[in-house]
Amino acid sequence: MATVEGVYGGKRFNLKKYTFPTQQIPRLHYRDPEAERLIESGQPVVLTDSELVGSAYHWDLAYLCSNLGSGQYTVYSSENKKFKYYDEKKLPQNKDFTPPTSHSDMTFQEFASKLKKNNTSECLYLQQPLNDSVGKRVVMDFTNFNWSWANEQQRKNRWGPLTSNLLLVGMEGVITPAHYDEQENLFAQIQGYKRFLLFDPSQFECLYPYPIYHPHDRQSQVDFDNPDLDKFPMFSKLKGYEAIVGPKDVLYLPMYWWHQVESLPGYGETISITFWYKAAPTMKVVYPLTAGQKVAIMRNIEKMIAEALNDNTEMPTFMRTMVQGRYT
Ligand SMILES: CC[C@@H](CC(=O)C(=O)O)C(=O)O
Ligand SMILES: [Zn+2]
Repeated sequence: MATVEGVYGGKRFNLKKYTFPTQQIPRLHYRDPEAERLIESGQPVVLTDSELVGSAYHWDLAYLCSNLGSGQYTVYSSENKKFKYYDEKKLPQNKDFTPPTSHSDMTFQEFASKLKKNNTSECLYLQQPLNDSVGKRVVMDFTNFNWSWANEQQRKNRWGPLTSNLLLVGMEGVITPAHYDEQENLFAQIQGYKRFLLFDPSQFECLYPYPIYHPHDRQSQVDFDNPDLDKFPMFSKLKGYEAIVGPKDVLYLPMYWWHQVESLPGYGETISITFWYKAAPTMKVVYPLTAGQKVAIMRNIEKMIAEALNDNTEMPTFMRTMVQGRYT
């Protein structure tokens, strides 16, 4: 594996080298006016000193074992470190789809003891929305997040409601492959280091997402470690950004921005919390449309055509007929 050295936040990292160029995104104090401007304009930025999850900086496996109670947590398992999300609701219409990961529910204590047994060949990734079923000390920590700043960002940027805080506890080396989300995200890192590869929504044509009715909707079809340039030729034109977030960092990850996330090996398990917000309503359409707005339009058209045809096997021919020789 070819590696490249990177310096982020004053720390040196040995990183996997990919075939596409990347440049670092800004790393700014959360009160820096430039940071506010980047968030307002839907540009990613790593924010320092926000204390967004300052009341959780002491979270580690031991503390969470003692304070997350005996509730059940969703733990994903993968044989190859990759955890490509799939939508279970789309499985019935994709009978020949084989999920790349499995998941089971277990207590946090069971999960932590599996992590400690480092002989396990399977890679594990706990991904669980935080709710009030957790222990009272964790609820207290949650209550003491820097909600005044988060709420201020939500208000100033006219984001919709906070939809979920996902607790992520991953083995070192786990990778969430490239995808985009349809929500605004304040991504808070508590323990360990995560490398984000980020791509502007305008790179849609280089990343070839699965069809909208596929369980891997919103995920890239391209294997970053072994890209098939015959099938995905525009991948060779991909240009990206990157950032490494460490403890206490917060990454503002704008809606529709593609991202691949890796828990860097050598720094132990990672603990993160996401703050996902629904999109800001479009008050007035301003031209030219943004790349994100064009993705939203493409998705709506794909959905409408799939519903009208009422038979996904007809989609490829229909879509090709619509553009082949006419818009190509
Ligand atoms: C959901 C898992 C992923 C984060 C991410 O994709 C997001 O917050 O949108 C990661 O950290 O591995
Ligand atoms: Zn994501």
